Amino acid sequence: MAHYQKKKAVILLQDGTLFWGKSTGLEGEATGEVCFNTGMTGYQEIFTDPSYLGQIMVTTNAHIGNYGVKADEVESEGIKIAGLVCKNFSEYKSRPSADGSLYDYFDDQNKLIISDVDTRALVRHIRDKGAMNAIISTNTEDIDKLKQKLSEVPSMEGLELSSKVSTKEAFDYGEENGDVKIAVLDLGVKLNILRNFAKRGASMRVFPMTTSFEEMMEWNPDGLFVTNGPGDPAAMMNTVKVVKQMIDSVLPVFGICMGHQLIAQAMGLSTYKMFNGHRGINHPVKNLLTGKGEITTQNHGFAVKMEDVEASETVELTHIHLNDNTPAGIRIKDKPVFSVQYHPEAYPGPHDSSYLFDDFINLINTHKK
Ligand SMILES: NC(=O)CC[C@H](N)C(=O)O
Repeated sequence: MAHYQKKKAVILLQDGTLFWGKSTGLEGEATGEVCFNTGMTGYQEIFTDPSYLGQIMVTTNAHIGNYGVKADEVESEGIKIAGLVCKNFSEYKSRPSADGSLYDYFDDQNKLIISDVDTRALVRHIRDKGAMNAIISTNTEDIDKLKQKLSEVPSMEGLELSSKVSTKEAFDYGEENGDVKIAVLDLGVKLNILRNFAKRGASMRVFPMTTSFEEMMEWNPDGLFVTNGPGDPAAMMNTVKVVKQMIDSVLPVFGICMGHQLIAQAMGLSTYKMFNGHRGINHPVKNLLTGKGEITTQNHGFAVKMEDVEASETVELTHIHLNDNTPAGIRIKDKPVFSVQYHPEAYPGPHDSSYLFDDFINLINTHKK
């Protein structure tokens, strides 16, 4: 028990509520919007998902850390969450194939974990009161100072964060001379999306978010993809303009999560901040085109306005979230363009929705003929 000091730690919420916990041995402070993920597995993939940039993650699974970390179970090159709040933290790993412990992983990247928090009560509180900012700290003496620091944290609403995680240089991924060429507009891509296209024989070029439409087209792609990403989609007007050009090209376009929200915006629909986002691996969605249900992975705090989808003459609702009837997927009526609010790459999560990658590749192939 070298690190496990069991000193006090705290999470202070924007509405003034305090939840006490224990230090895991890692010391410090972290601020951001507090959110919870109900997935029972896949913590490393969640912590490295760029869409979580700047968020304090509360895990509802009772045990975190017990299976350690593995170099290839990542969605980006490092931890993207601002900090972690959990119930039982294990600094020891019990998986023969693990490369290291979660403790060392966080320690090396200078990130904070606090444990022994009543995460059920905390999640119920956030669920009742809605999304809000929080500060976690192992310096628990001066709560007023924490309140002061918390008051300076910007609201997630209106925040553009993709520029912090988008690639700085374009890079190639997948097959060298694949059957189809997909240009990826990177707003903070999860690697498993690229792995899914690669598995289907695609060549990709991943472009920084500041790339112009013309620059992407110079590569001569067969299809265009808009990625997931952190922050408020309403704060990305420049990117929406590029996405509009992508839609207006004759090429097939696919968008996931942030990509979906930006495609909707480019079609004149608006997005809004949800009272509570969807974050987990068991969210029920109905595919309205086939009538089939899908259990999906989700991670979003914003959504496209349902009234706008219903009122649109050009956009058609293709998928609906069955818990709260929010739009889960759309397509453009007279164009080869579609998008989903959830995560078919499902890392972690069930693979019910992986057909969407096949659909996109098929759409590209049909279009090429
Ligand atoms: N995973 C994502 O792409 C998230 C999109 C956006 N940041 C949201 O929270 O809704």
